Amino acid sequence: MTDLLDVEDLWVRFPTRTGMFDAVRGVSFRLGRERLGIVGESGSGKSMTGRAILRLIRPPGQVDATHIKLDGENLLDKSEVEMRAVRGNRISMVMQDPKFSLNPVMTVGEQLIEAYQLHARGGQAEARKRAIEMLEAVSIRDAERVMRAHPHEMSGGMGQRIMIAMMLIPDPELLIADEPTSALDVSVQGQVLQIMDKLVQDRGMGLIFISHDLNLVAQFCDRVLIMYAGRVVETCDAHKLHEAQHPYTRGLLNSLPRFDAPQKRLEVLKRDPAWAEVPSVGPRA
Ligand SMILES: Nc1ncnc2c1ncn2[C@@H]1O[C@H](COP(=O)(O)OP(=O)(O)OP(=O)(O)O)[C@@H](O)[C@H]1O
Repeated sequence: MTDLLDVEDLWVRFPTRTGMFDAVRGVSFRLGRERLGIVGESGSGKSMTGRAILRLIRPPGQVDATHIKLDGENLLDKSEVEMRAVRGNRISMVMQDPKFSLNPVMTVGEQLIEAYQLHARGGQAEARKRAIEMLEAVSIRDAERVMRAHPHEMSGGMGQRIMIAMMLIPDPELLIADEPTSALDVSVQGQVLQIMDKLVQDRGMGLIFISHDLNLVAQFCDRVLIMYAGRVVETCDAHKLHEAQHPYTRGLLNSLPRFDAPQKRLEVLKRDPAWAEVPSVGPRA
């Protein structure tokens, strides 16, 4: 069976005053209709990996890979026009803060309807129906009222649900969620995760969940890919994360608070550039 996504030897580079900076260094992984977490500290290359898949790295940034295949089709062979049809249609991306993605001067309804009409031929009534369905799918009860509201009238959690609704309108095969809940408080975070989880189950969608929160990824994903300094240093099943072998992953785990075995002091994560050179642990994701 063809993988939903197959990324082979992905590099993302930026020219800097001191030479080329490799933000992503030879990342390879495959994804089925499952939830794959990408975890790592700030600057480890998680977001650049997500953006590179959608070919959203702007020049002078450069993307190289043997291939980035979606359902067997190499996205690197596509023209910019063809890529526009992939973005938002077959692959959607939810970003950290909905404030930057929603248009402040349009109502939520207008934006959802516009999103639908960009991807489907249906008329106004059909678009409106679909917009309300999507708001309901992300557990917004008073969808009619929300349709008439502007983004600034929404709380962070509502804004993020609306973003997810908008991303789901075209029924994508793959959703890339980049820190989708990190701007939300913990209880709202849980609700948004549950909604995404249900959507993955109900629609058979693939999900790439990017986060710096190891606990969250371990609970929410099927498999985890751990990045350090632009490389995948370890891949494992989420429920086996506590058995992780790589020194960086072990360091991350040991610097987390534990309720079962409280420690007097949390370990401070010491970083070692050589970790990125330690061969990756675990099966190829
Ligand atoms: N335009 C650019 N020029 C040079 N370096 C860049 C550029 N954009 C990103 N980088 C660098 O690429 C590296 C990877 O960035 P990326 O955003 O993927 O990290 P991340 O793991 O997602 O971190 P965060 O959790 O903070 O978003 C970082 O060190 C960043 O400084």
